[in-house]
Amino acid sequence: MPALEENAARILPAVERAIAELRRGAAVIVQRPDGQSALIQASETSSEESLNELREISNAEPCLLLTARRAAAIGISEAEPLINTTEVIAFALDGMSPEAAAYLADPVHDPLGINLRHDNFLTTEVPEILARNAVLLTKLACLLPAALFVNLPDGTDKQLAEEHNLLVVSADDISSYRSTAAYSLKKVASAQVPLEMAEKTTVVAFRPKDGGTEHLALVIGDPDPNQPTLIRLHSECFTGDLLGSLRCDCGDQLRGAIRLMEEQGGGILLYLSQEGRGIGLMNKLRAYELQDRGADTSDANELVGFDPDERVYIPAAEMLRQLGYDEVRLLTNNPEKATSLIECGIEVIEMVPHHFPSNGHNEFYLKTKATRFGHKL
Ligand SMILES: Nc1nc2c(ncn2[C@@H]2O[C@H](COP(=O)(O)OP(=O)(O)OP(=O)(O)O)[C@@H](O)[C@H]2O)c(=O)[nH]1
Ligand SMILES: [Zn+2]
Repeated sequence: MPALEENAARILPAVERAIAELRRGAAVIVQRPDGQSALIQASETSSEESLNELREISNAEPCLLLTARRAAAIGISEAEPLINTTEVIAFALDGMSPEAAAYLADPVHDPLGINLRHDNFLTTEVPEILARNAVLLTKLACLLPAALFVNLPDGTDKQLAEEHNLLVVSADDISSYRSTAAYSLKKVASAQVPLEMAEKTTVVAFRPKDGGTEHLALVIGDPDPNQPTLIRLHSECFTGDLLGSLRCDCGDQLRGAIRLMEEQGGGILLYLSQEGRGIGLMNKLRAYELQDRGADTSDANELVGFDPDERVYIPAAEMLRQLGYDEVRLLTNNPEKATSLIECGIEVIEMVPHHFPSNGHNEFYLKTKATRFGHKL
């Protein structure tokens, strides 16, 4: 079996299982080849009971890991001297109620009522790679990006896992999950789906060979793979694409792209499963609550604890390669999409603007895309 396939067969099921464990509120062990390991739980799905279980299993006091973005949002700046990693910050939970700990991670509640004592900042080092990947696993699970974390004594993970029937996942596997999933995408189905706006449309479905996120390609009309092809990378937006939400411009852009491709004789629209700029629908709705209180779309993501844009375009490049289109005219206002495709080896001949007038509700959103994300007007 080639190395990539062999790795994917190990990495994808292992990380998928760990995601399922976190989503159901269970603890998992994250480990490294050098013997370091930690017991973790997702903050969002933890409860007083599961927190106590974590204490009992490890015989230690867990800490709470937040992203630096979330820590900054609750008033702890990255310059804080006791902050021990660049991307993830640890707090001691000692003496804090489970509700208070949950509020620190949950942006929809007001954290101002919680008094962080000086000794809530950890003075001991948290192993950075374990901590970073613990939080990454909560992101991959589309939960709030925060984890309860207990550092385990080196070499104790196997025994603990056996005694308590805990899943063990490698930190390296978590960090390579997204790219491994992208490179192991395979075509699983291809069917003609005549659309109102483009009767000759084929929907091609891709899935990583060993499970994981599925993405779709819409082949519209007769695109010529020997000419630079009109391509749209469209990130999933349940509210805009399906419900016709006026908060964003996604519905207009989706239908506008299909119409334009039909008019120009053909094109490929990739429908990418990365809802809410990669934070998932539940977290996007949380970000909307914060926008209703005055934050813009970029700051709202940060208040939830994410980067303003968490998307990756390796799956898009991989699908284009497999479909045979590696020279593209990219329908977008977002320079980041072009840069990312170029980094993945796709030649972007041209960025074709894709603007729609404001609908009366999304004016500030469109303005923010230009001012905060550098979208071309
Ligand atoms: N987190 C978050 N995501 C949003 C918000 N509004 C829209 N989205 C998501 O943003 C994505 C829309 O991205 P696209 O239209 O593909 O890309 P873009 O960055 O706007 O760039 P263009 O190619 O110029 O359209 C979808 O995944 C939406 O769900 C918001 O307020 N918060
Ligand atoms: Zn949208």
